[in-house]
Amino acid sequence: MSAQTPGAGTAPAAPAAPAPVAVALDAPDLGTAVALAEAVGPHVSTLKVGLELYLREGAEAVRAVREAGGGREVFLDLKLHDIPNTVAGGARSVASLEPAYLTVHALGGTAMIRAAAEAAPRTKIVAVTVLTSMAEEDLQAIGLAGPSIDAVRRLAALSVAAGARAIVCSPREVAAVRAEVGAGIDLITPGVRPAGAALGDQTRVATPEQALADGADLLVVGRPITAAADPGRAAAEIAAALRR
Ligand SMILES: O=C(O)c1cc(=O)[nH]c(=O)n1[C@@H]1O[C@H](COP(=O)(O)O)[C@@H](O)[C@H]1O
Repeated sequence: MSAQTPGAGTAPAAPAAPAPVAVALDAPDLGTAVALAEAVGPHVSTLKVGLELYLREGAEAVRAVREAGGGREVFLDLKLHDIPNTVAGGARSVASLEPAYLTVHALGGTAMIRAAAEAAPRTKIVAVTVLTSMAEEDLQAIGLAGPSIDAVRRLAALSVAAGARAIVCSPREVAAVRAEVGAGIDLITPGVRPAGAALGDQTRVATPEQALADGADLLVVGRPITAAADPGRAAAEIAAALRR
């Protein structure tokens, strides 16, 4: 929004604060990811490097995306899930890249989450509770005591007690998780879809506006932005909708 300064003509539009959105740069190569980071960087707070990009490009992906995005925070989404000693080693291996966030699966349990937190103290360890692609019947099939809302709350509480400083849950559970863990823990919600957007493999979803209204601190959005004809514009539109 531009401000009018008396006697000084029209002041240049103040750059809007970047929206609390992490764009999932799930791209097949570094060139594509860098182009996406350049396009969305002005509009969003965070850039997410996940398995597709990291397994192909390694640490260079983190450095290149950070630079192309204008220094935005990097969310390294490796979803570590192994014995505590192995996860600690993995977290130590990426700690020097200084990602703002690093994901582990909450299902790895207390000792594993604690090991990750101790190995990368300058990074917020994010515990992923129940994947947003999973429906109630998927939880039953793997024998996870549900319904999903109960499993998510239980895993969130366990994770925070073990040293996680952020939680991933679906936007449908974010209000319940906030009630469970209180303030001071970042609640991160993938499974975010603007009204009418294709769900793809996501099942527990909500709109960006609803996720924010329910208390999410950071919204993860991938394909609705990265598969758009103009990703920069798609990111700007979501950012504008969140500001309203
Ligand atoms: O940890 C995550 O970021 C994550 C957890 C989860 O439960 N669900 C989930 O979709 N994600 C990630 O969020 C992104 C969602 O992408 P889109 O479905 O394309 O918006 C992907 O990069 C997923 O890996």
